[in-house]
Amino acid sequence: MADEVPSLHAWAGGDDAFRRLIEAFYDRVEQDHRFDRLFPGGVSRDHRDHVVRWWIEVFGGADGYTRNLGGYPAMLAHHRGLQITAEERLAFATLMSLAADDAGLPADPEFRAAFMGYVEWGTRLALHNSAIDADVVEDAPVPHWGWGVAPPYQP
Ligand code: HEM
Repeated sequence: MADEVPSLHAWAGGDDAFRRLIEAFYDRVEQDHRFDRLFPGGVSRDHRDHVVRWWIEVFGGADGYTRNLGGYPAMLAHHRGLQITAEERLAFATLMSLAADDAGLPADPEFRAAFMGYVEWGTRLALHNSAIDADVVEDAPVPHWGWGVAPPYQP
């Protein structure tokens, strides 16, 4: 029914969809020399699993990152001091868009707009927080992303 808008997590296909997304994303990162500095030696199993938990929580699934992995402050700590450049941020966002295709995420414009909205927001925050002496928000909840202005069209 039109007034029952599904979560982005449900629309994407649940936990498995985010597992496929993050695996596809870091597989691309490992093949891309623009990430040699940030991920020397590749992306570990633990890193992949933790980031999957993060994405599931943000998009409306279980709150595993908050419960078991340190929540927002832990995510923040991982980015501090990385000195992410504008080029690295854009490369990250672009590989995310490509990984969504690799993983077979829903391709409807509404879902992809919401998805890339989060990617744009998150990568810009990561860039900001990673600067030396950045003025950061030290604690906050893990964000919960929604559809924004274009929820799925359900007549
Ligand atoms: C939507 C944007 C982003 C999200 C959701 C995100 C998520 C995360 C999370 C959850 C972790 C911690 C994993 C853990 O708990 O073990 C992490 C670590 C990391 N992120 Fe991000 N990230 C984003 C943007 C970026 C960008 C733009 C870059 C660089 C171009 C980046 C580079 C890294 C690196 C290198 C680490 C590992 C640092 C370490 O080894 O401690 N991230 N990210």
